Amino acid sequence: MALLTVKNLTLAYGEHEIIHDLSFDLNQGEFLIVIGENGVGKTTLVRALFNQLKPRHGEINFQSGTQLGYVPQFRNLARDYPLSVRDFVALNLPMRLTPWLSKKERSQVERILTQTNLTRIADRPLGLASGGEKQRAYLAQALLASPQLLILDESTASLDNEVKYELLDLVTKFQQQGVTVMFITHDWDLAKHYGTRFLHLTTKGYSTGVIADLPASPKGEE
Ligand SMILES: Nc1ncnc2c1ncn2[C@@H]1O[C@H](COP(=O)(O)OP(=O)(O)OP(=O)(O)O)[C@@H](O)[C@H]1O
Repeated sequence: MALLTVKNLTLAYGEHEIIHDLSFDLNQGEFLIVIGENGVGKTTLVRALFNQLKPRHGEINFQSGTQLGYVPQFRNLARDYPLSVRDFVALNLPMRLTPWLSKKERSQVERILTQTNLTRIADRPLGLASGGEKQRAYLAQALLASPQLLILDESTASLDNEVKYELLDLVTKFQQQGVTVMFITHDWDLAKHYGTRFLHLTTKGYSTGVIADLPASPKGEE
């Protein structure tokens, strides 16, 4: 069943058309890789999904009630960021009624910290955490609101190779529990390892299919 349907979508900034006549479905439980070189419009597509950019033509439709989770790159966070890992994650608790946490909210936060292997460093300022830990904190924060669709926007871009795989192994666990994943990347290796389907954006157009049919990297990378 399609969680997201994109139909004949054209996105543009003024006269500059970035995405032209794009159509694809994202089904529940899939791990969709959105891949393409710098500047092909990956971020522009994400902007449109979050309703920050109006389509020039076409439609974006989510199954009703779909909650989106967003995981940005950790490097957008400064070293002097003072909140603890726990407090940072808790910022995304849905529908807070009071400034303090209820018992239920506290246990929700602890559960997600455990699931993302952050319990040990939960009291540490997030600004001082390692890249991988910061990235897991972003993941935990997004997951706290129980999203149906998790969008990872170049979330592995500044991580060491081993840590990239750790992060995506963790994401796969949540996917196996029913969360649909959209992973924006230009890492062909990771794409082949984790994706179920792909959406390949190029300056000339796009292609989509099962991950085994992902075209080779234009740079010849494996
Ligand atoms: N607000 C804007 N106004 C005009 N042009 C823009 C704007 N934002 C992005 N662009 C242009 O749109 C094109 C697509 O940009 P976008 O950021 O979506 O690409 P991307 O695939 O996400 O690239 P990267 O992998 O480098 O993040 C680029 O040529 C960019 O310069």
